[in-house]
Amino acid sequence: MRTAYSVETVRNAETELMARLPEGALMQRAAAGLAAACADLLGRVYGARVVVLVGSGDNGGDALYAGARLARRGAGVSAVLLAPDRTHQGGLAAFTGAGGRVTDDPFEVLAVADLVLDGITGIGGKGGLRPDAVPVARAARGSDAVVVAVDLPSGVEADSGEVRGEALRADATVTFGTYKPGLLIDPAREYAGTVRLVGIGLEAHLPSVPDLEALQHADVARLLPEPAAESDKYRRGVVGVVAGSARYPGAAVLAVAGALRGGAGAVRYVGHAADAVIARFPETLVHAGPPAKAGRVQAWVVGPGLGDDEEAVRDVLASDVPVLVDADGLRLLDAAAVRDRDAPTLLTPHAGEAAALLGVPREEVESSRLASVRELAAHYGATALLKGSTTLVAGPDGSRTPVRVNPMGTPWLATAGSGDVLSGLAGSLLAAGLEPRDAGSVAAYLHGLAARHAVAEGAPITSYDVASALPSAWHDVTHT
Ligand SMILES: NC(=O)C1=CN([C@@H]2O[C@H](COP(=O)(O)OP(=O)(O)OC[C@H]3O[C@@H](n4cnc5c(N)ncnc54)[C@H](OP(=O)(O)O)[C@@H]3O)[C@@H](O)[C@H]2O)[C@@H](O)CC1
Ligand SMILES: Nc1ncnc2c1ncn2[C@@H]1O[C@H](COP(=O)(O)OP(=O)(O)O)[C@@H](O)[C@H]1O
Ligand SMILES: [K+]
Repeated sequence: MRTAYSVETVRNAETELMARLPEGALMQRAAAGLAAACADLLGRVYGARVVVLVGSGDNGGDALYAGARLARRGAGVSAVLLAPDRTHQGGLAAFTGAGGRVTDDPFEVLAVADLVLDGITGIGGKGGLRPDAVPVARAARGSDAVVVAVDLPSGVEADSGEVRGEALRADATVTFGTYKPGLLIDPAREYAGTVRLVGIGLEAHLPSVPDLEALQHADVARLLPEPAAESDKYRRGVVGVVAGSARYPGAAVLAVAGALRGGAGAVRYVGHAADAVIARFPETLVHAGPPAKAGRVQAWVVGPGLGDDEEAVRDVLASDVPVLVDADGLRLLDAAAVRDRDAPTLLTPHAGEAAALLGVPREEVESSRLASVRELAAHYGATALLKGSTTLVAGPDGSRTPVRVNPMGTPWLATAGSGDVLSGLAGSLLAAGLEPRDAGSVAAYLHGLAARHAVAEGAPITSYDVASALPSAWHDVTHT
């Protein structure tokens, strides 16, 4: 599991740790890791041309100490001081002492640089880059140099992943002690490039519950249901899918396609697209409706392509098993009915649907995903899975449980119907007994991985290809 902590938590841990260490030791650890990462990226340090962009805080200090280390190994290192009277003094002394030069023509050195170290702002940055830094950042990005962000790309919000103004896009980010939420959440994540975590001893001082966590293969493998000798289809769980309409029969087929590959023992389909479902998947148990009369299920999925069947949504929400609500189901949702449920509910909106549920503009959800997913979960007393370029899953109990961020997406998933596959898959995992936060995050992980497998066979991919690649994603996760 990869974990991320907020700035406040990082600063508290730093204070505890610094009290036990000699002055400056932490910054030296950070600078050593940073210089080593730069050396890896450069291949050959001797003779390389490096430019260090230095802001007014400790982020600039890290960059200067790393610059000093590279200068000692024979690189030609120039520093651009963006706030000359507030530059980190110890860092500057080490830098010049090692042969580094302070330049007053940033554009001249940036034009020929092999590597740029972005030490303008780290966890102390607020808002986008300030006007004096903008032309320098643009020249760095416009050069042929590899841009390495120190701790975080300058100009992004560490805690939320928001980008409120201009930020410097990095090819790689070397972050210290722990990931920060912004390194894992779009839009900031896109600015970070490849992220390398450098240990500085902070780990032991961080609390056990992070703000954010990202599953890895081994975590998913542990959570996936596996049939045992005593299993039968009912014990493995039956998932009911209420989806599709005369107008959108395909949504039903895709949701069932996801559900059949999610580990439940059987899929029960209820709705108006039974013929289309059976034609593609004869193994589905179909029922003409209403859901309450369909027979026992261990979890329901309601909503993909459903049209205006409000009664079906109400019927399903009245059940005493876990319910996943997606797409049209979200439009027809009664918040009080969700809050009153005893069994868990999982809501799976994309940004537009989340915006409608929260009564805010879509752009607001897209720019502040973490706050939005938390607010949705709190408001509905449910687990919320916010889809999009970064998929986030938040539980209803606030900061007591970390928000899960999906590391496995691919933009190829932006294709019609892929959300229907995800809802069926997540519902199937709910029926197999996973908790809603696990079901949602495991589904998003497998869904993204399946899309990557499908892309490896040839892109563009369809949603049906994603569903078909789920067994190979499952195998990948459980055999590595
Ligand atoms: N914590 C740890 O464990 C460790 C931390 N370490 C390092 O310290 C870093 C944090 O250092 P930090 O606290 O000095 O803040 P930092 O990121 O340098 O920026 C603050 C300065 O920038 C300025 N500024 C603000 N916004 C701005 C903007 N938009 N555009 C331009 N300027 C802006 C602001 O100025 P002001 O607002 O006062 O004018 C202030 O002076 C951390 O990221 C890591 O690299 C490691 O060495 C070891 C372990
Ligand atoms: N740019 C992107 N990068 C990664 N994943 C994406 C991107 N855009 C969409 N997705 C994923 O694709 C799926 C789309 O679901 P949804 O918006 O419900 O579409 P549909 O209604 O067509 O099924 C979600 O799993 C979402 O996270
Ligand atoms: K930075």
